[in-house]
Amino acid sequence: MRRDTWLDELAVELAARGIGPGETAAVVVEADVHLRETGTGALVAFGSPAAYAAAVADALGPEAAHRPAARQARARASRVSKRYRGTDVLDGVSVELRDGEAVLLMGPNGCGKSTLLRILAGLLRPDGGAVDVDGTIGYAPQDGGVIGDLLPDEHFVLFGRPRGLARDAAIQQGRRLADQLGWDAASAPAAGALSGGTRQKLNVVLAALGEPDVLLLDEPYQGMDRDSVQRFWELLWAWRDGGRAALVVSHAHDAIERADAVIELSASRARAAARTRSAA
Ligand SMILES: Nc1ncnc2c1ncn2[C@@H]1O[C@H](COP(=O)(O)OP(=O)(O)OP(=O)(O)O)[C@@H](O)[C@H]1O
Repeated sequence: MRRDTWLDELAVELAARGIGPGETAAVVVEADVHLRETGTGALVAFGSPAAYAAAVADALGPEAAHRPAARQARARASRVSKRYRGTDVLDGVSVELRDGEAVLLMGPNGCGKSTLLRILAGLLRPDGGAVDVDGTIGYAPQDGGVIGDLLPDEHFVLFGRPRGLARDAAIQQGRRLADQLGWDAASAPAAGALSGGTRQKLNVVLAALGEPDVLLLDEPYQGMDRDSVQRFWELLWAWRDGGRAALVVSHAHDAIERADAVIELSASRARAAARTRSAA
């Protein structure tokens, strides 16, 4: 039996036993990662989907059935793949973002973190797999994302209007978010004249404008000073405490300790995504 078919049947069998969608997704992702890393066939490793689902349901105990997921899954990439010029960048990667969680996405240079973020943001079409997002997305790219000739206030209006913010509300919200990052946007020059770290603050503010349900931030605090990095995390923690989801790409050592969960993209073999720690 093909791995994908086996995993699909496992999801159906878990749901049939009353296991909630969050728990089901976690079990399927874990099984997927295990199969990829060991290279074992699903039937050999776990037996039939029905038998494995029954064993999982037993292990979780009767209260797992119909237990609501601790947090709602807000965005999910399921077995996503992407090739560039015949080379696999992502090969069957699955990740899940839940409300109330600030998740760190890490992995070596070139392993596909930015590609995965762009796919989740709907900016890039995957070659295989599915992306499911329930709500709105705010995305801050690794580079660029701002317009050199425009003032920060003009950015706030430009980005805030399509998200339903009136002109004044967009400026007010943009300035408030900037202030939380320790930046006085009202008196700042055009984006082209901002320092690298300050331009990153503008990028983060633009992603958060209009309070989208999911924040996708690609190396958001590269170039920010230490105080600003602390402020960035405080902003993100307040964000997730407000019940929203966030995925942050970073190579910074402090990020592992500060995030609620860590998803590591492997550079080798199947390029599996392993969720190694959860705040749940
Ligand atoms: N548009 C493109 N055309 C061809 N190859 C691309 C394109 N975009 C990315 N790649 C390649 O895909 C791979 C993954 O790139 P990506 O930017 O997603 O990695 P990353 O994990 O974010 O890297 P880093 O940590 O250096 O930012 C790299 O080998 C990159 O060269």
